[in-house]
Amino acid sequence: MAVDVLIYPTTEKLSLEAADFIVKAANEAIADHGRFTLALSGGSTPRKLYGMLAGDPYKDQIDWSKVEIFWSDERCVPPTDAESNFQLAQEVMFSKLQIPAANIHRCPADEADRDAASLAYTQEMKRVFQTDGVPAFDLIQLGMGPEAHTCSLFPHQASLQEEVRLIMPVTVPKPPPPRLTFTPPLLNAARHVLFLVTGAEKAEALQAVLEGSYQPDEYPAQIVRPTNGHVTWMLDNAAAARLSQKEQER
Ligand SMILES: O=C1O[C@H](COP(=O)(O)O)[C@@H](O)[C@H](O)[C@H]1O
Repeated sequence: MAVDVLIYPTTEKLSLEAADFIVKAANEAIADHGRFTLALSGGSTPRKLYGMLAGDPYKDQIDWSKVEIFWSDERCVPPTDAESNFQLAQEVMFSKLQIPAANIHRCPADEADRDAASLAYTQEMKRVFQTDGVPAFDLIQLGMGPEAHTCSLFPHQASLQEEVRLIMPVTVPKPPPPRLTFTPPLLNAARHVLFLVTGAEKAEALQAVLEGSYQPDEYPAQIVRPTNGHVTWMLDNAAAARLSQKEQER
């Protein structure tokens, strides 16, 4: 697995580079196999990036009719709720783009039966990817929390050991607790994973994830090691403050 660690002075600069990165990945995927399959995260870090993708010059640099969008985790709240990961992207990105509604695959995490919702989202994904196996996303964009959680995979939870389900319900220690999340087998089938991590409160966990020994039960972000894929970490100076290797600093 190839890993790049890129460090930027501000969230603004990081978001600009991430937008360039996504445009390039989209155009390469569309040229190669006719479409771009993208999984988004939630949280606050990607807000600026999503806004940039919906504005000039980026919005016209991607053929959005050829982009299929999923979410790597979702909170079990209505899609209009301020805590909804879908709502964030809808508000700052999709509401401003010409993208066919059929290409936006919202996670039905607000349904009462969370097992059925996980299964339905898995089936929707397999339909779009036309596979009975594990879909390989062109790009999964992820964040990381201060305790090294990613998607809704949190330390010491059974979801970290999941080998069969691709999406599963979890109850996590961060509000809102009930969520649906991608599992390790789905994450690790990706062609490319892009982590966006900002803020001093994540520096300690980030050092453990990138430079410590492999302990994914303690540091869930370590579990993301795509078998045939590439991982790019985009960090701001504050998050990267404790890293000892900063030769790629910009
Ligand atoms: O709860 C979540 O947190 C992570 C990290 O969010 P951030 O605001 O610290 O970037 C996010 O990636 C995930 O999608 C979300 O549900």
